[in-house]
Amino acid sequence: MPSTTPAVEAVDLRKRYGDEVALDGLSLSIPAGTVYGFLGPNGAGKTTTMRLLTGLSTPDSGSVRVCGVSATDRRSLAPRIGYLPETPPLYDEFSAREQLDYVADLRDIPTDDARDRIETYLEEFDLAADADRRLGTYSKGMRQKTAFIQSVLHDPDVLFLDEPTSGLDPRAARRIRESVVDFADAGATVFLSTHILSVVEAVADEVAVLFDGRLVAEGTADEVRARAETGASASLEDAFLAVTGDAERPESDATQGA
Ligand SMILES: Nc1ncnc2c1ncn2[C@@H]1O[C@H](COP(=O)(O)OP(=O)(O)OP(=O)(O)O)[C@@H](O)[C@H]1O
Repeated sequence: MPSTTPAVEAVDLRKRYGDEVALDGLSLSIPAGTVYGFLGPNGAGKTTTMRLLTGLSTPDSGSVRVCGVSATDRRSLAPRIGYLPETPPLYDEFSAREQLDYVADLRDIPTDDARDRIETYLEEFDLAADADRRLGTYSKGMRQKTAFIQSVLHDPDVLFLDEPTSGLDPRAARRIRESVVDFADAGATVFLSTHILSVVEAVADEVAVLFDGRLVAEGTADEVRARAETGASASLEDAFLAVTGDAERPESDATQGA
């Protein structure tokens, strides 16, 4: 991929659900290798955006290209992207190892590579000892870690993460943050939607704030803080509240170091 091709390019995306305008002319251009922190209050349109960018849903108007591939071309898009949705698709009857084997098979990862990657990730995320237990018996955090692994197993160029540290203990949350940085260092792009502002401050190269289906701020965390007229010394939380009209406070976990 030429370095000038944006990893994600969305032009004037609009999406309604009945009378509800979820996205109202959203345009984004994200360079490859960027960790892009995507913020916004509840109902701002973050999940809708991720579903459009991953081709799971179609816009009423506007266009999406990921690594130069149109999001309407799901077959070409699928190998290039990984998506960890808010409610990850896991089979309760499978063990974590079976789930990951299944996904590796769907993704056509060669068997030996798949085995190596699965075992490495299970170790990294402290799941190896429980990897043969049914997912139905897993805690929320264990499920979240399994789902994260399944979203990255095929080494995607662009990784879309919806609240990836939700329900994780500090060690696991740190592991995910480190993985995000590792992916970006290796040239991948990470689109990270979260309410946990400290995660964004720790890992994001660029920050965007969505409010009522529109971007109300975009830039580095410092730029967003400066533009929010809260001053560069203010916290990202202050800037978030300023650019979203103080309409809604972030979740209570927004200031925690998860
Ligand atoms: N399937 C749907 N049917 C009807 N309305 C929907 C649907 N999905 C989203 N919406 C509406 O679109 C708007 C944006 O929702 P979306 O889930 O994208 O927000 P979000 O920023 O991800 O919110 P949260 O932070 O609470 O997860 C909301 O007003 C929501 O009620």
